[in-house]
Amino acid sequence: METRRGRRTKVSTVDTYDVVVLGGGPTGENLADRVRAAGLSVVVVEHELVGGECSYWACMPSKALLRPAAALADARRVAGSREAVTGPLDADAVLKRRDAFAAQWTDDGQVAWLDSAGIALVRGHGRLEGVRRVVVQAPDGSENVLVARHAVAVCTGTRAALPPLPGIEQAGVWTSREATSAGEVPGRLAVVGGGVVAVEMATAWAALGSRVTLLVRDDTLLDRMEPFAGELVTEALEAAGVEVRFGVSVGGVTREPGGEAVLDLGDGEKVTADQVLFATGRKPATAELGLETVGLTPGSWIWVDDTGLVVDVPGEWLYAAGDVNRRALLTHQGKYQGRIFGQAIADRAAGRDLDIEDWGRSSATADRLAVPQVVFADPEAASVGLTLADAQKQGFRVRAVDYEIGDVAGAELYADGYKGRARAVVDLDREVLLGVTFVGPGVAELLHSATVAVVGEVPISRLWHAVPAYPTVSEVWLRLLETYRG
Ligand SMILES: Cc1cc2nc3c(=O)[nH]c(=O)nc-3n(C[C@H](O)[C@H](O)[C@H](O)COP(=O)(O)OP(=O)(O)OC[C@H]3O[C@@H](n4cnc5c(N)ncnc54)[C@H](O)[C@@H]3O)c2cc1C
Ligand SMILES: NC(=O)c1ccc[n+]([C@@H]2O[C@H](COP(=O)([O-])OP(=O)(O)OC[C@H]3O[C@@H](n4cnc5c(N)ncnc54)[C@H](O)[C@@H]3O)[C@@H](O)[C@H]2O)c1
Repeated sequence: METRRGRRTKVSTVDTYDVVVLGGGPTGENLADRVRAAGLSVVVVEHELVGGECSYWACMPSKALLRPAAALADARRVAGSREAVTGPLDADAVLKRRDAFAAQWTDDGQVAWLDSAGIALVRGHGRLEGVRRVVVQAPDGSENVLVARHAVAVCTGTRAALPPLPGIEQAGVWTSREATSAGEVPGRLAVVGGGVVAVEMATAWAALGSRVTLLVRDDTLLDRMEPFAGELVTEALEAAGVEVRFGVSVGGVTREPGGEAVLDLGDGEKVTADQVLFATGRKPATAELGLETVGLTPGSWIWVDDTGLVVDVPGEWLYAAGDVNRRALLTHQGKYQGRIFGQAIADRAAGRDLDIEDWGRSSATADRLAVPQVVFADPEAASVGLTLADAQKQGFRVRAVDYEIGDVAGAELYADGYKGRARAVVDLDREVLLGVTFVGPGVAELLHSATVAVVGEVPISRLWHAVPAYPTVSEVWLRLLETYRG
């Protein structure tokens, strides 16, 4: 057999499973779990750590860095506990706790879970070799073939996308991987980008003691959320000592060996820092996946229908789930697709009719209509469904209802001078909610109430009977409804 490097390698084994899953991140794990639960045999191919980006270099370590900052900020927001806080975060202790949440970058626990669920694991780099056939190159260079009776599911995720700037390859810049796993707090950190990674990592490292400069190409942060999310987060970052600069374009980066990094902003202007994080988005991990053997383009996103089937490949055998299909780059959405597409695979394998109506058993609908997301900045920004601008663009007749969360009794108790805002986007024709956004301390845990309202298309007339407990921050629901009804 011809390998990627052109050498001839002996194929030692050919194994057949009902389903072959490429990539053992949260998406691959959940999809494998669903098809196994449906009685199919399944193997996961993983070339790094089972658990994927989320467990080791994304969600878990980043939230472990952020949580102590939020706990400290919450204590400081309340007279009485504020006086008890006598110093800054203990950075070493925070990093140690983060290391534990990243399981010290070992995957024994997740491998044990695969085992307990009856899911086979093959370690190595997998790539497609035509229809229902996957070649796995093991770490020792040997190659094995996996044949799928029913389906191959590509769940290979994404990698950080760096802009093609002069000097960037040589300057030893951080991507999200280094930003979430670094063992030391940089004195000065420059962060390029205005999305979620940039905001969260600026928040975390500033709280840990770095002097952070945030270099944003556009004129706002978090531009996929309601505008007030970016505004309130910008205000708070600046209050925390972060220098936020909008409308700046980084033209290049240099670093002398062992020295500081210098970012070129044009017109002779430079920013110097000890580390530079490029938080400039993601690219699909599909470059070395054998996509060309099934008629797709290596390195491209893989487009799928609502059942997860790759649209450009005939035969109903190739699926793609999670980040790699670009529907919603979030762990919970990847897991959701794993559940839904796993059901679709099982239904097709059993010759059952698929339930592909919106919100049907084998139709990923929330990806399009109700994606929840929390940005764990301080304040937290949490949203689900459509923003006002998106709803208008999609032609809905809508009204946005806003309320200052700080005016709710529960919020006054939660923090002295609580600052935050909520918005509900109401579909005026059906009187249901299309989207909800909360920005403020502690709002992350409010979000699922909004997700249930949006997914359930609960009429305003019925929400009126959903009584929030007094005195909780959730009373903002009542205030939004009262504001809407007038
Ligand atoms: C800094 C950061 C913070 C984040 N925080 C959050 C958060 O708080 N909440 C949230 O919901 N989302 C968060 N995300 C997004 C989240 O990490 C992704 O949406 C999620 O990891 C996608 O899961 P996945 O399984 O699709 O892909 P991945 O997690 O990328 O997993 C893909 C797996 O496939 C393996 N693989 C790839 N190619 C091959 C191959 N050819 N052969 C074998 N194995 C292969 C990889 O090694 C990896 O294990 C964050 C992202 C970043 C960068
Ligand atoms: N808490 C969470 O849910 C969470 C946390 C982190 C990441 N994520 C997910 O991970 C994904 C990746 O996040 P991200 O922040 O890397 O991507 P993003 O797409 O959200 O943001 C990228 C940012 O980089 C900017 N940018 C792109 N190219 C640039 C360039 N050449 N120069 C300057 N700026 C440039 C963009 O304008 C944007 O502000 C997101 O889809 C996000 O949903 C989620």
